[in-house]
Amino acid sequence: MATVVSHQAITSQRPSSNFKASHFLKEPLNVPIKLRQKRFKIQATASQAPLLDPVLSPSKTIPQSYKKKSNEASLILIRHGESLWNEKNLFTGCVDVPLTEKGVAEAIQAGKRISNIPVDLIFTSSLIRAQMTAMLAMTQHRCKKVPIILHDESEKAQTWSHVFSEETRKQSIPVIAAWQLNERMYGELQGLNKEETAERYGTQQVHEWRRSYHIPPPKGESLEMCAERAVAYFEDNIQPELAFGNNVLIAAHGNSLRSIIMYLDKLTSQEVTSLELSTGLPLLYIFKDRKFMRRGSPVGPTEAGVYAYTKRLAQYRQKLDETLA
Ligand SMILES: O=C(O)[C@@H](CO)OP(=O)(O)O
Repeated sequence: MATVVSHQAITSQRPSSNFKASHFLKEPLNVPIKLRQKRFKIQATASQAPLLDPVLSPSKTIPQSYKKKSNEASLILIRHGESLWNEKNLFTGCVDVPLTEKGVAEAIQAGKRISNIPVDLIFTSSLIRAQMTAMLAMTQHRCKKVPIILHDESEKAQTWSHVFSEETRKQSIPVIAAWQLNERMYGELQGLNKEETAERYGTQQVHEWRRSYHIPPPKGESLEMCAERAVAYFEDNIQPELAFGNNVLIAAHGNSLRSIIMYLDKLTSQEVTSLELSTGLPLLYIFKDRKFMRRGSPVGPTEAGVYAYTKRLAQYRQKLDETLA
């Protein structure tokens, strides 16, 4: 198994990004992102806030009606636990394979490690291994909130999954599944054994397919192509949540997360080639003043260092301690 984040060039800060002020105050759990954005647009106009289209405009201006929860937020990234095809050493890509028993244990362990870190919103890929990981990890969270997958595939799906209790809604964490966070599509390598493929095509060729930024595997996506959808999704849908002060957990995949980490840490296409992520290992970032600060991987739920990072994290943990005492 590869070790986590072996790249050298980790930058703790990055310049302000082009985030969009698409934000939503206290929306019902079942309102999907697109609708929430649309609704926000209407609210902003109705309240005579600056005529800003928060969906389309890349403006950094925030309308007056838009009140941030906090100027700081946590971002946790988790690569899914070991899958049945990781175990068999097969190229998986977009094939929807579940976790092994070891993968289940890794997800639970990841959950323990982040059990004191706030999570308001969860994003996963549309693949079961990422969704299992997020759900299993959340069984360990000390907040004891219930993660609920939002269904916006049709109007009926939205209506039929509506939650009618405000109290219950408060005890829930919305889970948004997005195909854009899926593993890179591995083309004609999907289902092939990695070792046999290296014997057939040569170690160097297979390494380029697997780790280079620009070179796609046969009929598949290069990391660059994967980044185009994954990072765009992050910028459009996840970064605004962080800017609003929502704490986010993303459960996704080796390569979709490599592309997002490349964006967060401002890695070059050369540097990202040596970035490896272990299965089931959580990575923490703090988003503040439009900058991402990398805070490594919490080794345990009570790791003193994690809570010394920011006052807000320490306060959250203290509140949990008091509530659960
Ligand atoms: O098979 C895959 O989909 C990925 C992740 O398991 O493989 P790689 O290690 O080549 O990124």
